[in-house]
Amino acid sequence: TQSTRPQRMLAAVHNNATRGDPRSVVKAIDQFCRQKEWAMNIGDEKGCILDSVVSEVNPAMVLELGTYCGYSTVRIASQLPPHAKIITLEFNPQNAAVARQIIAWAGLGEKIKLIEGSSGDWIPKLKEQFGVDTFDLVFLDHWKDRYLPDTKLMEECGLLRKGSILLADNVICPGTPEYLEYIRNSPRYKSQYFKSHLEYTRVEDGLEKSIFLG
Ligand SMILES: O=C(NC/C=C/[C@H]1O[C@@H](Sc2ccncc2)[C@H](O)[C@@H]1O)c1cc([N+](=O)[O-])cc(O)c1O
Ligand SMILES: [Mg+2]
Repeated sequence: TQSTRPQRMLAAVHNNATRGDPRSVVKAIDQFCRQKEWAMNIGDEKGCILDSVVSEVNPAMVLELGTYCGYSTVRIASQLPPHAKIITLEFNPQNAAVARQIIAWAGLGEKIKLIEGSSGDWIPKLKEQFGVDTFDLVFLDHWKDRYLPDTKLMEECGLLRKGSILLADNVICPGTPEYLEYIRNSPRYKSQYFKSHLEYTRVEDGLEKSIFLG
C-alpha cells in the first residue's frame, strides 16, 4: 500500500539521523524536505528564529498547537532546561503516530507530552488533566483559522500570565489575518514581526511574537 509523506519523512529520519541526537533529526527532515518532498515543517530558516525565542524565554512550560510530524516539537524540546516540559496537541492520528516515533528517535520522550485531539477540546482541560498552571511560551502552528479562537480560549482558561509569549507561524503565508488584526491592536499584547520565508522556499512568510501583558 502507498506510504504517506509523513511516513516517508519518518523513514528519512530512521535512515539518516542518529538515534538520541535531536539536531541530526532536524537536519535529516530539512534535507528530506529540500531534496525529496516539501512538507509544512517550520523549517531551518524560521526554525532559527524559533530557537532564539526559546533560548530567550527559557520556558519551564511550553504549549505547541499543531505537532504535525514533530519537527518543531523536537527543535523546541532540545533547547529546554532540565525538568521543563512541552505539551503538543495534534488532531490527526496518522500525524501523531509519526510524530511519536520521530520524538522517540530524537530521545526526547521525557520532555514531550503529545496529546491526540483538537486544541478547542483540550485547551479547557489542560489545568485539570495535567496540572498545568500557566504557559511561558505558546507556539501556534495548527489550522490558521484556529489561532484567534484558541488565543481567546487560552486567555479565558487562565493559561497565560503577565509575560507569557505567543509565537505564531505563517502569519503571512498561508496567513492569519484575523489573528494578526486582533493581536496587533489589543492593548493586552505587545507584538513584534520577524520577517522570514516560507519553509524551503523564497516566498515571504514570518513569525509574530507577542507578549501577554496580563
Ligand atoms: O496549514 C498549515 N498548517 C496547518 C497544520 C496543521 C497541523 O495541525 C493539525 S490541526 C490541529 C491540531 C491541534 N488542534 C487542532 C487542529 C493537523 O493535523 C496538522 O498536523 C501550514 C501550511 C503551509 N503552507 O505553505 O501551505 C505552511 C505551514 O507552515 C503550515 O503550518
Ligand atoms: Mg507552519
